Amino acid sequence: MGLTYQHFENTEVVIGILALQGAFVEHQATIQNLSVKRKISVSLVRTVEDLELCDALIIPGGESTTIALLARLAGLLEPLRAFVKTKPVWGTCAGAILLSQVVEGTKKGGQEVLGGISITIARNGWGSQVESFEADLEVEGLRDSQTPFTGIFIRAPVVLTLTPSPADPPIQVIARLAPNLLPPSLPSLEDDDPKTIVALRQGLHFLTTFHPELTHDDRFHEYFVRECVLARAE
Ligand SMILES: NC(=O)CC[C@H](N)C(=O)O
Repeated sequence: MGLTYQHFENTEVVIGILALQGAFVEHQATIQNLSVKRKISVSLVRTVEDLELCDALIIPGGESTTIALLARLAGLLEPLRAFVKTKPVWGTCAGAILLSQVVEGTKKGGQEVLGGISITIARNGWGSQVESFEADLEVEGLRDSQTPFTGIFIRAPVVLTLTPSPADPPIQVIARLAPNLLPPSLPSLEDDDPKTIVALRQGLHFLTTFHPELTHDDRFHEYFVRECVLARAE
């Protein structure tokens, strides 16, 4: 994409957290306490001016329809779409829905998206009986990757299909749910079913269908900052 991040060299890297609704405070606390090799600061984003100060953005979990509606009311929807074209964004749960290109199971009236990642995702994709569960995830590339990460899935979305066009950056799967760890009430899945994908990267962006900010484990935050933000600043 021809981006240069030279301006990072002598300055703080500002990680924005969209703070319209949902679990933004938890993300803020985790980022603030990260120990990484560059100075980073965290900024809550509620206005276009807030967004303009950010080098990267986290969109939290919450309610994707509400977040999109509040973003529209704040005049942030188009600026967010422009941001996604040039800067790293991580969407968690509802944020993952907003980052996707196509959403199924939307509320009446549809769902506005930012469209940074070429997938089709289903809202509340694990169905209504089991709305929340936890599962251990083995994730290559995380610090201390031998230790499983506790994935907290709260009315989580499910990846249905990967739809990159030849011109799009490739999609890299970062974590899958082991089908044998799914609650027995959920339908059984083959190991390679896209529904088992719970963390992925494409180009600048990162998506997790679960909530790393609700654990006391900062490894996904560190991963995003290290791999998606700072790696591009060097
Ligand atoms: N925990 C979450 O972020 C849930 C997402 C929610 N089901 C939505 O559609 O937006």
